[in-house]
This record gives sequence, structure tokens and C-alpha cells, in this order.
Amino acid sequence: MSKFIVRGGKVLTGNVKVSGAKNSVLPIIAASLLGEEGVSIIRDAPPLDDVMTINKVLEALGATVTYDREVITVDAQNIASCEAPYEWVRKMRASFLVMGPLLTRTGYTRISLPGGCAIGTRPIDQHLKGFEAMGAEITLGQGFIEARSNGRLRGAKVYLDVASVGATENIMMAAALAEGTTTIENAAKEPEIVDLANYLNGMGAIVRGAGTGIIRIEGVDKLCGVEHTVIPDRVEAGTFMIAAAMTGGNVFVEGAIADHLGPIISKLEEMGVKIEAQENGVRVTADKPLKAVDVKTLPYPGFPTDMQSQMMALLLVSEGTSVVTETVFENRFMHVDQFRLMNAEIKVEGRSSIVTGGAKLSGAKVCATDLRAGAALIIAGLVADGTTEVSGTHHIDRGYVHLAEKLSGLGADIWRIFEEKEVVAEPAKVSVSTHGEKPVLKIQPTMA
Ligand SMILES: CC(=O)N[C@H]1[C@@H](OP(=O)(O)OP(=O)(O)OC[C@H]2O[C@@H](n3ccc(=O)[nH]c3=O)[C@H](O)[C@@H]2O)O[C@H](CO)[C@@H](O)[C@@H]1O
Ligand SMILES: C=C(OP(=O)(O)O)C(=O)O
Repeated sequence: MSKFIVRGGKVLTGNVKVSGAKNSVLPIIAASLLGEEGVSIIRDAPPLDDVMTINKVLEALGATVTYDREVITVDAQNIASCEAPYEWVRKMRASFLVMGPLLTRTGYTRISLPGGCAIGTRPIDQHLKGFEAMGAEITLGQGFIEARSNGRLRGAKVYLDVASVGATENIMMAAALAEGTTTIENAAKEPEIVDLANYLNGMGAIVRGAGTGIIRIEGVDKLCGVEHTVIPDRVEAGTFMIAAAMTGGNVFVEGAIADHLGPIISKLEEMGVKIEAQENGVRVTADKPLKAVDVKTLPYPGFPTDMQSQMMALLLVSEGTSVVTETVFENRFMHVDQFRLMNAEIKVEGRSSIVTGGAKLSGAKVCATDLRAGAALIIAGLVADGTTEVSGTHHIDRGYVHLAEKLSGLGADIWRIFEEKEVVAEPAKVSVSTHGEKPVLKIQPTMA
């Protein structure tokens, strides 16, 4: 069993570097399946469990994948199977993103249903609606979805009922090799959509309008491998920004792109945090008590749901009462019970949480109920009295690279326990093939 141990009370200062974005690299790896010629080279690919999982999916499909020091190569010239196995899809919903590329390239795919997950039911109806509009026949049964097309998919107009990130990506990838033009209306506008469009265009696709609500894709006959660098992770950057603000610190978040962080920066500034956007990152300084603000999660450019729990941690120690409304996922307040174990006062009313600020948080044994909840509990631990132990670390490993090391580099008193041994896990020198185990963090002597 692994845990993060945090002793509160340290002010964060210094420089922390953001890794490549999980939510960009996953669809980009899936899109590599479209490369019928050449090899894709994907740089700044973070060593996350989710990255290892999607690489396994590609290998199960017959692609050759290597991973060495944050560079992935994918050779998908020969695809041996069109079936994404349950074994991997159940681990990570984003595995479902191989459906669009496989269907459009081969005319057939069979994928295990991704099912619901802790934060919500997360249906896939909008993905399927897009594929059907493009001429695919979809059948469901025995926990699998099968999609087949008679010849190439055909370009179509697809209106999304919700601006789904995954559906926009899946349809964009399918449309890249379809016959004719596809228009996605009410498309998601996230920076990761733009990153995927840039990657596809590098492969030879014709995608226009990514980052707006209307994306047009003109299908082409063939796509080839390309070299691409993944954008920095805005959720990881935002997590460090909040951690800095939380402790009254002064931190330079290197690599953070201020334009991708608009809603987080605006809310932090409203609270009294000083933010300076610089060429290669964002400096965060908090030198006075922070004011409570209300927050409502929305699709981009609204406040990201993936930052809701971290923001709630900050609001707990700010002055006044705030209302946090979650509109994207129906069950994304599981961290509230965990915060309560740390002495927080939060009342949940439907999709809103009323957060009483000025809490004197106390260290406790808590559990990461999902990826971002885990990060939020860790940053709450940074200001809590005594020691906080955060279990459920497998969630955190899906989306944060070397979180303990990065925070301790800023002065936090945090370390990780693996199998009852206290360790400081230094940044792993990752040099692994995805055929092996996931990167193992080096074990060093116990921290003082
Ligand atoms: C790998 C990745 O990029 N994950 C991100 C992606 O997830 P993901 O792509 O799964 O999220 P979506 O944007 O699809 O989901 C947004 C909302 O749309 C609903 N929906 C979605 C698809 C569909 O077919 N039908 C439907 O009703 C979902 O239940 C949810 O309520 O965007 C989420 C919302 O910003 C983020 O929290 C995730 O971190
Ligand atoms: C919900 C998240 O990711 P996923 O869609 O991969 O579950 C997240 O990154 O917070």
C-alpha cells in the first residue's frame, strides 16, 4: 500500500516545472493509430499510469510503441487487431478514444464499454451519435460496442448535445480519414482539442476551427506519422498555483501557459492572489489573507471541473463563505467527506457545496476518491495542523508526475510510503519499454 504523508506548515517557494498534459497526450497517442506510413514521435509525454495504459492498448492492437525519457514513438503502420480489450479499457476511460481512429482506418472496431466511474456515469452517446451520422452501424452487446462501416466513413454534420471533450476528439479523428467534410457543432473548445488538431494536421489532416465551437474536418486519403510536442498540463499547473496560494507562498510555475489558465487566474486574482504571466510560466504570490469567491465549473473556457476540488481546498482556508457549483459531472463532491475528516465545514445541497472559510484544518488519514480529489487532499495537508496521510494513490498516479518530489522541491514537507517504507522518490530516470512495468521511483533514505 502506498500513501502520501504531508506535514503541514511550510510556505512554498521556488520554481516547479509542469509536465506534458495528460489530457492531450492520451488522444494524441490514440490518433497515432491513423498513421499508415512512418512513425510518430511524441515529446513531453508524461510518465503517468494513464500513458502506460493507453500504450498497452495500442500494443494490443498491433502497434509498436516505445517510451524513453518522455518521448513516445508509435509505429502503427501495421494494425493486427481492431479490438480494444476490457483489461485496459476498464482501467481508463480515455482508452475509448481509439474507437474513432480504428473505425475510420479499418472500417471495423470492437471496444469494451468504458462504463461509469466514480465522478459520474459518463455516457458515450455523443461519440456514437457522431459515428452513426458518418455512416457507421453500431451494435452493443456483452459489454462491448461494435462499429462497422460499409467502405469509408462519410463526412457529416454532427451537433453535440453537450460540448464533450472526448466526443469532439473521437469524431475529429474519425473524420480525418472520412470521405468529404465533417462539421462538429457545439464542439468542445479545450486547449487539448487544439493540440490534437495540430497533431492531426501535422499528420496530413485538414482540421479547421479547433478551439471554437465549430470544427470542420476535410477528410483525406492517408495520414502519416509526425513529430509533436505535447502542451503543458494546465490542470497540474493550476494545482501548483493553488498550492502556492494556499501556503501564502511565492512560486514560479514553469511552462504554465497563462492563456490556458484564464478562469483559474481570474478566480485567484479575485481572491487576492497576485499572478504575473511571464514568457515561460506564471508566478504566483500570496502575501495577504484571501477572500472567498463563488465558483461554477463549466466546459472551457469556464472554470474546469478538474480544478474544482483543489479550489475547494483553497476556499476552506479563505475568509468568508463560498458556493462551489459542479455542473459537469454529477458526482464530483466525494472529496467533501474527506475534507470533513480534516475538520472542514462544508454543506452539500444538490450540485452546490457551501464552503465555510477560515477553517483550521487538522491532519487526518484520508483517501483520494479520484485523481483530483487526491491532489486537493494533499494541498489541504500542506496547511493542516499535524500530519495528513493520503491513501488511494493509484488515482493520483494517473495524472500527476512525481507530485511529492515537485512539492518537496518547493519546500513542502511531503514524502511517500511504499510498502511500509518511508521513501523520498526522486524524479525517476525513466527509460522503459511499455512492455515492461511502469516506471519505478527510486528509493532514498527516509526524510527527517
Ligand atoms: C482524458 C480527458 O481528456 N479527460 C477529460 C475529459 O473527459 P471526457 O472527455 O470524458 O469528458 P466529456 O467532456 O466528454 O464530459 C463532459 C460531460 O458530458 C457528458 N457526456 C459526455 C460524452 C457523451 O457522449 N455524453 C455525455 O453526456 C459527461 O457525462 C459529462 O457530464 O473532459 C472532462 C471535462 O472537462 C475532464 O474532466 C476530463 O479530465
Ligand atoms: C477526470 C479526469 O480524467 P479522466 O477523464 O481521464 O478520468 C481528470 O483528469 O481529472
